[in-house]
Amino acid sequence: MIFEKTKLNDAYIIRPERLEDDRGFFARAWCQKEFEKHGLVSNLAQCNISYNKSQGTLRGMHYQKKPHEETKLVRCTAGAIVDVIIDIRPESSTFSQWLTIELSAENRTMLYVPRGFAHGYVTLVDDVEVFYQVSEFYTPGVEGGIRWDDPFFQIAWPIRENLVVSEKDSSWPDYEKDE
Ligand SMILES: Cc1cn([C@H]2C[C@H](O)[C@@H](COP(=O)(O)OP(=O)(O)O[C@H]3O[C@@H](C)C(=O)[C@@H](O)[C@H]3O)O2)c(=O)[nH]c1=O
Repeated sequence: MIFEKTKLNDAYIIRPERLEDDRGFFARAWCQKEFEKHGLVSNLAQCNISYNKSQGTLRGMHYQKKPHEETKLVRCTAGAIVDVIIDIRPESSTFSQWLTIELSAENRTMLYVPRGFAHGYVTLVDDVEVFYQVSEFYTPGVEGGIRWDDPFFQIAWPIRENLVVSEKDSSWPDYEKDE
C-alpha cells in the first residue's frame, strides 16, 4: 500500500500496490499492520456502503462529535466521486482547510479521513457505490454537519447545479467556529 501525505495534517491518500501477473493483479485494500506502521488508527467498527442512483448526489459534510469522533477510509467501488474533507480541529495548523480528490472504481484510490474532520462527496456519474470503513460505531444524536455551500469554507465542488441533497444536509446551519 502506498501512503501519500496530503496538504492537510494527518490525512493520507492511499493507493493499492499492484502485484501483477497474467491473470491481472493482487493488491491489499486494507492492512492493519501497514496502518499501525504509519501511525494511523487501525481499529474498525463498521464497513459501510452507500449507493447513489444519480450523478450530482451530494452527501455531507458529516462528522461525529466528541467523544465519538471517527476515522474513515473511503473508496469508490462503482463509478466515480469527488470526495471532500475539511479539517475542523481548532488546534490544527490546517484548521478550516479542505481538500478534494477524485476516487473511482478505476483509480481505486482511498482517502484516510482523520478524527475531527468533516467528510462528504458528490457523485460524478449515475450508479455510484462508495465503500468506507469507520473506526467508531454510528451513534445517532452525536452527528454534526456542515452545509456543502457554507460560506465560511467555500468548497469548490465540481458540480453545483441540480444536486440531489437530503433534507438534513440542506439544513445544516451556517458554521460557527466555537459551536
Ligand atoms: C451513517 C449511518 C446511517 N444510518 C442510518 C441513518 C439513516 O436512517 C440512514 C441514512 O443516514 P444518513 O442520511 O446520515 O446517511 P449518509 O448521508 O450517507 O451519511 C454518511 O455520509 C458520509 C458523507 C459520511 O461521511 C458517513 O460517515 C455518513 O455520515 O442510515 C445507520 O443506521 N448507520 C450508519 O452508520
